[in-house]
Amino acid sequence: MNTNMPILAPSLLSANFAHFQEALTLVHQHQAPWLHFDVMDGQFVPAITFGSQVVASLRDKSETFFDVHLMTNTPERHFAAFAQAGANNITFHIEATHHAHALVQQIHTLGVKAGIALNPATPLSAIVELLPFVDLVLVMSVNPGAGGQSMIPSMLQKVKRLQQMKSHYNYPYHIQIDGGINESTIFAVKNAGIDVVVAGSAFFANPKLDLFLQRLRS
Ligand SMILES: O=C(CO)[C@H](O)[C@H](O)COP(=O)(O)O
Ligand SMILES: [Co+2]
Repeated sequence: MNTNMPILAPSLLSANFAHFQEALTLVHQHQAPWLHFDVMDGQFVPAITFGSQVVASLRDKSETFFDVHLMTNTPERHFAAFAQAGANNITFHIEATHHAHALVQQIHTLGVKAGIALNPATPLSAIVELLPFVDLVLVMSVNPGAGGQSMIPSMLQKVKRLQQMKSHYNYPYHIQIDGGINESTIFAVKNAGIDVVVAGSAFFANPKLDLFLQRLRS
């Protein structure tokens, strides 16, 4: 089990899109070390959110680690723009490419950390050969495309297996969970051995935010 306190990565997806700067202030106030950007292209998932300009606009206002989650087809088309905008990590989906190892190399060549994401229906075997090369594995605990959904509890088995492989082989990746993490689910998530917790609605639209943060950090 990972006994360290997980890194909190609030997702801008649940912030007020007319007031991103206020969202960033809240992230700083609550000392969240990462900010998660959900980029949707209207193809890989139905919704469209924002592009690299939003990352660039916030970059000079924050030293926070900027974590970009690309939910796009042909993710490699976007790497250079997000790297230039100041992303610290770029994660793409294994379901969006046949060339994941090459794409990880492309991201690293840009001087940015590289993550691989997998949808709930995608088995860990789809990424097992990539594990020595990535900086982050994003386990989707909801189907991608929207905030405010309920966590699929069986996804915690993937987290546990990733944690076992990480310990056994001494792999360097962070294990990140994304979707439906709140004050009710956080204990089970921590017990599974998580490194990074994405929280959208539980951070930006939650009357029990203090309880969530207390449980996350206890
Ligand atoms: O990638 C995502 C959706 O595709 C979001 O990061 C995620 O859903 C966060 O929202 P919430 O914490 O409200 O579930
Ligand atoms: Co996300």
